[in-house]
Amino acid sequence: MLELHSINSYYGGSHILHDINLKIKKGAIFSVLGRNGVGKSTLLKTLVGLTSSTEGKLLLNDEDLSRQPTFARARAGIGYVPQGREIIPDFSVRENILMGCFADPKSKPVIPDLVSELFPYLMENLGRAGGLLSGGQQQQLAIARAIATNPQILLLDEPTEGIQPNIVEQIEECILTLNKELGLTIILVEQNVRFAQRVSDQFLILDNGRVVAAGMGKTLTDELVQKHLTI
Ligand SMILES: Nc1ncnc2c1ncn2[C@@H]1O[C@H](COP(=O)(O)OP(=O)(O)OP(=O)(O)O)[C@@H](O)[C@H]1O
Repeated sequence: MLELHSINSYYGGSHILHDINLKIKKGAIFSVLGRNGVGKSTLLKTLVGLTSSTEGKLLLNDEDLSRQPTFARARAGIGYVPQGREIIPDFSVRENILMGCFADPKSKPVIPDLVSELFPYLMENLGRAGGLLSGGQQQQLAIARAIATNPQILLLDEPTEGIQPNIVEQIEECILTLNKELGLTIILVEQNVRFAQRVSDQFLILDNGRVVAAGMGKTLTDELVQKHLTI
């Protein structure tokens, strides 16, 4: 269980997230929705400790991570796939994946079996520079790097953004496999509301850094979408 209690988050003097309270069940797919600029990415960055300051409490399975640095949160089991993927273009596919292994100083720099099963393209192109991959392939690489951190929870920031439709389906399938077959808890920032409606166990909608709606996936109705997500 991941719990947020009265979380406020800031970039310098800018107060972005206001009094966020959340409980995310182990094994859930949790969607974070909202219009552009409302604080969705900031919520994920807050969970991994990448905003400039945060108040409130963050607990993972009762362990208090609130004052822990990013590397300790990765070690505790929070994996992160940032918006825009942020792979290292001059590193090979293999090197990009193995970067994830450094999250745990005791783990060996070995590509996890799961990555070989999920991403045959990456395995066939381990020597290729990451920057030469297509957007969809880079997304797979960013997910593979996060898997190499051996996470319990995977944060995915707009994983299908800017990716061609046939690859979007593959990425969505991969997210479902990670959740349903491997039991990973998924926190998903997603513009594809239909996908979120289909797969979410829980959701929240942000507006201007505040939670304006939240609940179980089946209560993410078209009326809510119309009210909070249409422009
Ligand atoms: N590094 C930063 N420094 C200062 N302000 C920032 C920074 N990053 C984001 N912001 C501001 O924080 C607010 C929330 O941004 P955030 O990226 O979290 O929104 P979002 O909902 O993820 O948007 P989008 O859907 O466009 O990705 C915006 O007003 C944005 O300008």
